[in-house]
Amino acid sequence: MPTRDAITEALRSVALPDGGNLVSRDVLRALTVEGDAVRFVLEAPDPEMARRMEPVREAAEAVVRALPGVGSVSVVLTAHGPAPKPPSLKIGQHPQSQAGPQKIAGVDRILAVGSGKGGVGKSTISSNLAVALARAGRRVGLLDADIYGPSQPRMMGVAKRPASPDGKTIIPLEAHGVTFMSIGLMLKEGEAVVWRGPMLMGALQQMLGQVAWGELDVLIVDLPPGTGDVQLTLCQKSHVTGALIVSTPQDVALLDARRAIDMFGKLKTPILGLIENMSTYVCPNCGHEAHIFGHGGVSAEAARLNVPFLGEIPLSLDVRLAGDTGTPVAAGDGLVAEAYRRLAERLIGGGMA
Ligand SMILES: Nc1ncnc2c1ncn2[C@@H]1O[C@H](COP(=O)(O)OP(=O)(O)OP(=O)(O)O)[C@@H](O)[C@H]1O
Repeated sequence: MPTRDAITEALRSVALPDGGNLVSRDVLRALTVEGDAVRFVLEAPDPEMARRMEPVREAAEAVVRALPGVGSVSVVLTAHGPAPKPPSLKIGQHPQSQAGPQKIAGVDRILAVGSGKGGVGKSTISSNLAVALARAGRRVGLLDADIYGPSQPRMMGVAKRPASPDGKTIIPLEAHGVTFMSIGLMLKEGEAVVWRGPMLMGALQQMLGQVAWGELDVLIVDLPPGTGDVQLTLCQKSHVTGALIVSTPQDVALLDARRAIDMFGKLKTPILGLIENMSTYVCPNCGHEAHIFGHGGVSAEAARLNVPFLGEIPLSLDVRLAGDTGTPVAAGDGLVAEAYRRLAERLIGGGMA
């Protein structure tokens, strides 16, 4: 009967195409000797190398067969597959079918922050309100669903891509006491989103269903401006507690706000109230108060539409500067932070947050 040592020694004489021999390169595996039958495996480092090693396999078989006492020889060539890829998360997919609106496990309330037109401060209000609610002791989540112009990563000061260890669950980020997620963080910076409606809806569904939000008293959703697919999906696919509409006192902004209110009405989402942004301007030097976009327009509109008026946020340079540096003004002190504190108190008092 051939010995293992004799077989191994014989295999030293078989060279590999890229240098060394079968033993020195450590490709010999599972050598078994049963009677006069010898079996072993040659393991190539990769499939490409395995293809080039067929002559080597034949040579190995031949040298072993030539040994005294060897009857049959069986040599199998295998290769390490490429390393398994870590699961990768794909954002933006066709929406999955879903029966009716769903609750998000662990999330008590969903507040949608909407506006009729862009630039009225909807994202600013969303992030500051989230921070103010967190400061008041609520467990708050913030979802930036403004897929076309996500601005929350900048405003909240976090811009790293959230982890997804299993390629399914997305681990949200944390900033200023708020659990936070933005679709912008799943896209490369500057990457224009050219998704059509169904892809948008799928992406939003993923944000709602796959993010590990944990236990939240309230999830604030910063919607894109206007009345489109994202609004529709949010209200149809999840139990939205209600909508907060942001407007400036300008007539045009108010007209658009009315459209947003109409849309939420059609979707049977309750309007929890109107918020006036950029209401008064208090000069930081002399304390003079100016009403740049008019004043009281939003409150009057709320009365006309019979929806609550929730409060006003002054126009202040600090708001924009804070938004640009990633620490919302509501995280600090001062006139504007105080306005947000009152707004948060109002929502908590009314059971809305
Ligand atoms: N009260 C305020 N005082 C001063 N600047 C403000 C105030 N509110 C918002 N801004 C500034 O106005 C700009 C627009 O605000 P924001 O991005 O929040 O608007 P938006 O309604 O979310 O717009 P879009 O939906 O188009 O992104 C930002 O530069 C922001 O810093």
